[in-house]
Amino acid sequence: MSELRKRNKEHSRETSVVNKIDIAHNSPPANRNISLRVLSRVVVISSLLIVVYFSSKQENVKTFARQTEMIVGKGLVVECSPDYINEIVKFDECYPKECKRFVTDQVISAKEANDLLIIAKKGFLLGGSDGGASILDLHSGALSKGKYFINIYKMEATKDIFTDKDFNTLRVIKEKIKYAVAHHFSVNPNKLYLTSPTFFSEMTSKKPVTIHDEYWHPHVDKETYKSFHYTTLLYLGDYGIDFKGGRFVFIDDKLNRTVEPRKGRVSMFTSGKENLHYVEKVTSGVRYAVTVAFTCDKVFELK
Ligand SMILES: O=C(O)CCC(=O)C(=O)O
Ligand SMILES: [Fe+2]
Repeated sequence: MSELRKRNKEHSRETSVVNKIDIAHNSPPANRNISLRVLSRVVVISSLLIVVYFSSKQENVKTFARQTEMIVGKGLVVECSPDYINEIVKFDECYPKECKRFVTDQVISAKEANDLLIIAKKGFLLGGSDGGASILDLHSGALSKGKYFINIYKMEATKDIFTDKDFNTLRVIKEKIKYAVAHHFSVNPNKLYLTSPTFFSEMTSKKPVTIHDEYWHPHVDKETYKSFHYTTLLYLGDYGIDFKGGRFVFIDDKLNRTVEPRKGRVSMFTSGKENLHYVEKVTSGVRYAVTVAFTCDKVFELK
């Protein structure tokens, strides 16, 4: 009897397991349809969110000057920041008609850019930062080397490395850029003075070692370099060909605008808060450029 009860009990345990399995397999089709519908909705909504996220990110960046385009002249007027206006108002005939950015591929020829590139490379061979950004200032002689700066004019071996022709090339190019700034901002070229620092830059994807290597931080030139009123950049290489990454980015309220470096391209802009910017990290190759700055204050003129 007890044997029979035990067998019955076992049988009932087995049956209950089988029943559970049956329930799972035979759940009503309506229930299964609901869970499938919920799952498919989750998949659709998440994909939509991903698409919206990425497209909104892309929409926030607009190419202002493409490397593949030959730009005769392209400008964008921006509202001058009060700081900038309050300062520049003291300087008669150097006050910009409008604050803006302007890009042109017609001021400096490819030959001139190549001549400058040879000068830059010759200079950087004497030094170079341990990190990803080096500068060479041929006015002061400052050159990045390791974690520091050296003065190339104080080194016996390197004193004569640059020829009169090199300095002449540099002078002609700076004059051309100065006249272009005067023309596009409607100011008197005789009231516009080259200022310091005016320098070659070399940027790579190397890991930064000192703060000077971190070229990708957003900044306002007027705050970084007090004497600047007009910043110009002359690019000596091509984005996407000589290097990847390294686009110049203007940060605006709703939209960032990029300038893709192109050999011989000159980008000029008023140096106040209206032109907050940064350079994207270079991801491969080497990016060469020249920063040529102008001031309205004769005290800061670079002779
Ligand atoms: O090289 C560039 O494109 C920009 C460099 C820069 O922002 C600067 O020199 O202040
Ligand atoms: Fe800058």
